[in-house]
Amino acid sequence: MTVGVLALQGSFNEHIAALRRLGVQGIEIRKAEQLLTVSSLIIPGGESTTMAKLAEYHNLFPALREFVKTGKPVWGTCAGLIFLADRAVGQKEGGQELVGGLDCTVHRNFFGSQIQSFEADISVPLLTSKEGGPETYRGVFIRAPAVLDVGPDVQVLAHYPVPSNKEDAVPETNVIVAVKQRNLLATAFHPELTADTRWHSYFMKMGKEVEEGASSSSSGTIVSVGETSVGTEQAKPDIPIYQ
Ligand SMILES: NC(=O)CC[C@H](N)C(=O)O
Repeated sequence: MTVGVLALQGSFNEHIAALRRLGVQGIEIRKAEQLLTVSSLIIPGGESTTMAKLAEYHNLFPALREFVKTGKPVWGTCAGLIFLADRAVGQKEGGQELVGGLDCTVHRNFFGSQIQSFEADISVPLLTSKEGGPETYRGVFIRAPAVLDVGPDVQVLAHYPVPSNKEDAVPETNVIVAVKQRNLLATAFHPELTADTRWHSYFMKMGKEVEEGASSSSSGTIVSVGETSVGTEQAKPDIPIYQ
Protein backbone atom coordinates (compact mmCIF):
# COMPACT_ATOMS: atom_id res chain seq x y z
CA MET A 1 0.00 0.00 0.00
CA THR A 2 1.43 3.32 -1.03
CA VAL A 3 0.35 6.48 0.70
CA GLY A 4 0.54 9.78 -1.12
CA VAL A 5 1.39 12.87 0.90
CA LEU A 6 0.55 16.21 -0.69
CA ALA A 7 3.96 17.88 -0.78
CA LEU A 8 3.33 21.47 -1.82
CA GLN A 9 4.07 23.03 1.55
CA GLY A 10 3.97 22.23 5.26
CA SER A 11 4.78 19.10 7.24
CA PHE A 12 4.78 16.48 4.48
CA ASN A 13 8.28 15.22 5.40
CA GLU A 14 7.16 14.60 8.97
CA HIS A 15 4.18 12.56 7.74
CA ILE A 16 6.44 10.50 5.48
CA ALA A 17 8.77 9.90 8.46
CA ALA A 18 5.81 8.84 10.63
CA LEU A 19 4.69 6.39 7.93
CA ARG A 20 8.24 5.05 7.68
CA ARG A 21 8.18 4.30 11.41
CA LEU A 22 5.24 2.00 10.62
CA GLY A 23 7.08 0.42 7.71
CA VAL A 24 4.84 2.16 5.15
CA GLN A 25 6.10 4.02 2.10
CA GLY A 26 4.89 7.58 1.67
CA ILE A 27 5.20 9.28 -1.70
CA GLU A 28 5.39 13.03 -2.22
CA ILE A 29 2.55 14.24 -4.43
CA ARG A 30 3.03 17.39 -6.45
CA LYS A 31 1.28 16.57 -9.72
CA ALA A 32 -2.25 15.42 -10.49
CA GLU A 33 -1.12 12.28 -12.33
CA GLN A 34 0.83 11.08 -9.27
CA LEU A 35 -2.49 10.63 -7.46
CA LEU A 36 -3.26 7.72 -9.77
CA THR A 37 -0.38 5.75 -8.24
CA VAL A 38 -1.43 5.88 -4.57
CA SER A 39 -4.09 4.09 -2.57
CA SER A 40 -4.62 6.80 0.03
CA LEU A 41 -3.68 10.42 0.57
CA ILE A 42 -2.57 12.65 3.43
CA ILE A 43 -2.99 16.41 3.17
CA PRO A 44 -0.57 17.81 5.76
CA GLY A 45 -0.62 20.82 8.03
CA GLY A 46 1.05 24.04 7.02
CA GLU A 47 -0.63 27.22 5.86
CA SER A 48 -3.82 26.53 4.00
CA THR A 49 -3.95 29.77 2.00
CA THR A 50 -0.44 29.24 0.66
CA MET A 51 -1.11 25.56 0.05
CA ALA A 52 -4.31 26.41 -1.81
CA LYS A 53 -2.49 28.93 -4.01
CA LEU A 54 0.13 26.31 -4.89
CA ALA A 55 -2.55 23.68 -5.53
CA GLU A 56 -4.35 26.11 -7.81
CA TYR A 57 -1.13 26.99 -9.63
CA HIS A 58 -0.45 23.31 -10.28
CA ASN A 59 -4.11 22.71 -11.23
CA LEU A 60 -4.46 20.08 -8.51
CA PHE A 61 -7.94 20.85 -7.20
CA PRO A 62 -9.91 18.84 -9.80
CA ALA A 63 -7.71 15.77 -9.23
CA LEU A 64 -7.89 16.13 -5.43
CA ARG A 65 -11.70 16.35 -5.58
CA GLU A 66 -11.77 13.34 -7.85
CA PHE A 67 -9.55 11.40 -5.42
CA VAL A 68 -11.90 12.21 -2.53
CA LYS A 69 -14.83 10.90 -4.59
CA THR A 70 -13.11 7.59 -5.36
CA GLY A 71 -13.68 6.53 -1.75
CA LYS A 72 -9.97 6.01 -1.12
CA PRO A 73 -8.92 7.18 2.35
CA VAL A 74 -7.91 10.84 2.66
CA TRP A 75 -6.63 12.34 5.90
CA GLY A 76 -6.31 16.07 6.41
CA THR A 77 -4.27 17.33 9.35
CA CYS A 78 -4.67 20.95 10.40
CA ALA A 79 -4.41 22.90 7.11
CA GLY A 80 -5.40 19.58 5.51
CA LEU A 81 -8.57 19.58 7.61
CA ILE A 82 -9.36 23.04 6.22
CA PHE A 83 -8.78 21.72 2.68
CA LEU A 84 -11.24 18.88 3.19
CA ALA A 85 -14.00 20.94 4.80
CA ASP A 86 -17.05 21.90 2.74
CA ARG A 87 -17.21 25.25 4.52
CA ALA A 88 -14.56 27.49 6.11
CA VAL A 89 -14.72 30.72 8.06
CA GLY A 90 -11.93 33.05 9.15
CA GLN A 91 -10.29 32.91 5.76
CA LYS A 92 -7.97 35.56 4.44
CA GLU A 93 -9.48 38.27 2.27
CA GLY A 94 -10.69 36.81 -1.00
CA GLY A 95 -11.11 33.39 0.58
CA GLN A 96 -9.41 30.29 -0.70
CA GLU A 97 -10.38 27.28 -2.72
CA LEU A 98 -11.24 24.13 -0.79
CA VAL A 99 -11.22 20.50 -1.87
CA GLY A 100 -14.33 19.80 0.18
CA GLY A 101 -16.11 16.52 0.72
CA LEU A 102 -16.22 16.67 4.50
CA ASP A 103 -19.61 17.97 5.60
CA CYS A 104 -18.48 20.43 8.23
CA THR A 105 -17.60 24.06 8.85
CA VAL A 106 -14.08 24.85 10.04
CA HIS A 107 -12.75 27.98 11.62
CA ARG A 108 -9.35 28.41 10.01
CA ASN A 109 -7.55 29.88 13.04
CA PHE A 110 -9.95 29.02 15.84
CA PHE A 111 -7.25 28.67 18.48
CA GLY A 112 -5.43 31.85 17.47
CA SER A 113 -2.07 32.69 16.01
CA GLN A 114 1.37 31.06 16.33
CA ILE A 115 1.91 32.20 19.93
CA GLN A 116 -1.39 30.63 20.96
CA SER A 117 -0.16 27.24 19.77
CA PHE A 118 -0.26 24.59 22.48
CA GLU A 119 -0.11 20.92 23.35
CA ALA A 120 -2.84 19.09 25.22
CA ASP A 121 -3.85 15.57 26.15
CA ILE A 122 -7.14 14.85 24.44
CA SER A 123 -9.49 11.96 24.97
CA VAL A 124 -9.37 9.61 21.96
CA PRO A 125 -11.85 6.79 22.50
CA LEU A 126 -11.79 5.73 18.85
CA LEU A 127 -8.03 5.28 18.81
CA THR A 128 -8.02 3.49 22.10
CA SER A 129 -10.75 1.11 20.97
CA LYS A 130 -9.08 0.42 17.61
CA GLU A 131 -5.39 0.78 18.33
CA GLY A 132 -5.06 0.21 22.06
CA GLY A 133 -2.65 2.27 24.11
CA PRO A 134 -3.36 5.19 26.42
CA GLU A 135 -6.86 6.70 26.71
CA THR A 136 -5.49 10.10 25.77
CA TYR A 137 -3.42 11.43 22.92
CA ARG A 138 -0.92 14.29 23.04
CA GLY A 139 -2.31 16.77 20.52
CA VAL A 140 0.03 19.37 19.06
CA PHE A 141 -2.09 22.37 18.04
CA ILE A 142 -0.23 24.89 15.86
CA ARG A 143 -2.29 27.91 14.74
CA ALA A 144 -4.95 25.28 14.85
CA PRO A 145 -8.35 25.27 13.21
CA ALA A 146 -11.44 23.73 14.83
CA VAL A 147 -14.64 22.22 13.52
CA LEU A 148 -17.64 24.42 14.31
CA ASP A 149 -20.41 22.16 13.06
CA VAL A 150 -20.79 18.80 11.37
CA GLY A 151 -23.36 17.20 9.09
CA PRO A 152 -25.28 14.03 10.01
CA ASP A 153 -22.80 11.64 8.35
CA VAL A 154 -19.80 12.95 10.25
CA GLN A 155 -18.51 11.12 13.31
CA VAL A 156 -16.89 13.25 15.96
CA LEU A 157 -13.76 11.45 17.18
CA ALA A 158 -12.32 13.95 19.64
CA HIS A 159 -13.04 17.22 21.41
CA TYR A 160 -10.82 19.76 23.07
CA PRO A 161 -12.41 21.39 26.14
CA VAL A 162 -11.85 25.11 25.63
CA PRO A 163 -11.74 27.04 28.93
CA SER A 164 -14.97 29.00 29.27
CA ASN A 165 -13.18 32.33 29.73
CA LYS A 166 -11.61 32.20 26.27
CA GLU A 167 -12.57 35.34 24.37
CA ASP A 168 -14.60 34.92 21.18
CA ALA A 169 -15.10 31.22 21.84
CA VAL A 170 -18.25 29.67 20.44
CA PRO A 171 -20.76 28.94 23.20
CA GLU A 172 -19.86 25.24 23.41
CA THR A 173 -16.86 24.56 25.54
CA ASN A 174 -16.17 21.22 23.91
CA VAL A 175 -14.64 22.05 20.56
CA ILE A 176 -14.46 19.38 17.85
CA VAL A 177 -10.88 18.59 16.82
CA ALA A 178 -11.09 15.22 15.04
CA VAL A 179 -13.76 13.88 12.68
CA LYS A 180 -14.42 11.10 10.21
CA GLN A 181 -16.85 10.79 7.34
CA ARG A 182 -16.66 7.54 5.38
CA ASN A 183 -13.22 7.66 3.67
CA LEU A 184 -12.30 11.05 5.10
CA LEU A 185 -10.40 11.56 8.35
CA ALA A 186 -9.49 15.01 9.66
CA THR A 187 -7.62 16.22 12.72
CA ALA A 188 -7.05 19.81 13.84
CA PHE A 189 -3.76 18.81 15.47
CA HIS A 190 -0.50 17.37 14.14
CA PRO A 191 -0.06 13.61 14.78
CA GLU A 192 3.02 13.59 12.54
CA LEU A 193 4.87 15.63 15.18
CA THR A 194 4.59 13.12 17.99
CA ALA A 195 6.07 9.68 18.46
CA ASP A 196 2.61 8.14 18.99
CA THR A 197 1.79 6.55 15.63
CA ARG A 198 -1.77 5.47 16.42
CA TRP A 199 -3.50 7.97 14.12
CA HIS A 200 -1.25 6.93 11.23
CA SER A 201 -1.81 3.31 12.05
CA TYR A 202 -5.58 3.85 12.18
CA PHE A 203 -5.49 5.69 8.85
CA MET A 204 -3.68 2.75 7.27
CA LYS A 205 -6.55 0.51 8.35
CA MET A 206 -9.21 2.81 6.91
CA GLY A 207 -8.61 1.54 3.38
CA LYS A 208 -9.66 -1.92 4.44
CA GLU A 209 -12.55 -0.53 6.45
CA VAL A 210 -13.82 1.46 3.46
CA GLU A 211 -13.59 -1.67 1.30
CA GLU A 212 -15.63 -3.63 3.77
CA GLY A 213 -18.20 -0.84 3.97
CA ALA A 214 -17.73 -0.82 7.69
CA SER A 215 -17.02 2.87 8.16
CA SER A 216 -20.53 4.28 8.01
CA SER A 217 -21.59 6.56 10.83
CA SER A 218 -23.93 3.86 12.09
CA SER A 219 -21.22 1.23 12.46
CA GLY A 220 -21.54 1.45 16.22
CA THR A 221 -17.87 0.75 16.75
CA ILE A 222 -17.09 4.23 17.98
CA VAL A 223 -17.23 4.89 21.69
CA SER A 224 -18.90 8.24 22.14
CA VAL A 225 -16.56 11.04 23.11
CA GLY A 226 -16.79 11.94 26.74
CA GLU A 227 -17.75 8.43 27.74
CA THR A 228 -15.28 7.25 30.29
CA SER A 229 -14.12 3.71 30.40
CA VAL A 230 -11.97 2.07 33.01
CA GLY A 231 -8.44 2.01 31.69
CA THR A 232 -5.70 -0.12 33.10
CA GLU A 233 -2.95 1.73 31.28
CA GLN A 234 -1.82 5.18 32.40
CA ALA A 235 -1.47 7.83 29.71
CA LYS A 236 2.24 8.07 29.09
CA PRO A 237 3.71 11.42 28.16
CA ASP A 238 4.59 11.72 24.52
CA ILE A 239 7.53 13.87 23.49
CA PRO A 240 7.10 15.84 20.29
CA ILE A 241 9.70 14.60 17.83
CA TYR A 242 10.63 18.11 16.71
CA GLN A 243 12.24 18.86 20.07
N1 LIG B 1 -0.69 24.12 11.49
C1 LIG B 1 -1.55 24.39 10.53
O1 LIG B 1 -1.72 23.66 9.57
C2 LIG B 1 -2.27 25.69 10.67
C3 LIG B 1 -3.33 25.93 9.66
C4 LIG B 1 -3.66 27.39 9.61
N2 LIG B 1 -4.60 27.78 10.63
C5 LIG B 1 -4.18 27.71 8.22
O2 LIG B 1 -5.05 28.43 8.02
O3 LIG B 1 -3.67 27.21 7.29
